[in-house]
Amino acid sequence: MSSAPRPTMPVLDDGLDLAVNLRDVVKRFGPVTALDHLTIRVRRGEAHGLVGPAGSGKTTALQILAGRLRPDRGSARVLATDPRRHAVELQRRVAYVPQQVYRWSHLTGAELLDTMSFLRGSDRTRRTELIERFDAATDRAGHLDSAENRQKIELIAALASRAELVVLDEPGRYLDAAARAELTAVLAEERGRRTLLLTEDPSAPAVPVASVCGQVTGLDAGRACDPDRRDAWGARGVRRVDDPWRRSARTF
Ligand SMILES: Nc1ncnc2c1ncn2[C@@H]1O[C@H](COP(=O)(O)OP(=O)(O)OP(=O)(O)O)[C@@H](O)[C@H]1O
Repeated sequence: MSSAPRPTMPVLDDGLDLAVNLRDVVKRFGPVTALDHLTIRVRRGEAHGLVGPAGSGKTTALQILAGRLRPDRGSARVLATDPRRHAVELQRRVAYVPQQVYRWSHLTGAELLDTMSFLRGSDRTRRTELIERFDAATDRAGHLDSAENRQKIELIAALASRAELVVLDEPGRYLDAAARAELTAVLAEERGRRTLLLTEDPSAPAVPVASVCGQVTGLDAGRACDPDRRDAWGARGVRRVDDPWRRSARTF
């Protein structure tokens, strides 16, 4: 008598081809509820923006996806795997650039790019092109470098990599206006080539996610909300774009 192999993990993506699947996630830090039943679904190949003010939970959501934090409730799947259980495999498949980068600060920019390329693979031509476009210096050790140049190096490592999913936490926060405009153009080129997940704080220097992403989720006190709800973020609000991808499926 033969029996079919049993799946080892529950299938949680409802048959959709999801690159990111945060489902009903709650995360508390002592008395603070950073994420309050948050659900975010990103299909493979989609560019998705997460927009909200400081403290709304953007970084916490990304840290859960990066396998660095465990949700108190709910589940997280990245490329259909558990980001904590498969953290090593996902290092190769996911390029995650946190807001502040201090990785291997004894390495020069060029050495860091080589190391990341060894781990994740990279397109050498794209790397050279991005160094030029971002006007990045590659000869300084990270600990002697500016926050801006460190962010450029990490962005180049991510965007020249062969990662299937690129996750950028407030990219552009430390960049000057020219580099931010260049990054916005590069991300627009990336759209459709692989999955992108970006965050934006509308009150800080930022890549406007609405101009790059087909889908935008608003975050307010750890809950998903309409990204166009201006009262959540004050006068500046979030720019609306007329985009069929965005109209077709909302995440809240
Ligand atoms: N390790 C931690 N310990 C205690 N509280 C935390 C921790 N990490 C985050 N928080 C709190 O959780 C809430 C969400 O923080 P989070 O950093 O995720 O927000 P954010 O939207 O990314 O804001 P920012 O852009 O300022 O980083 C905030 O109230 C924050 O103070």
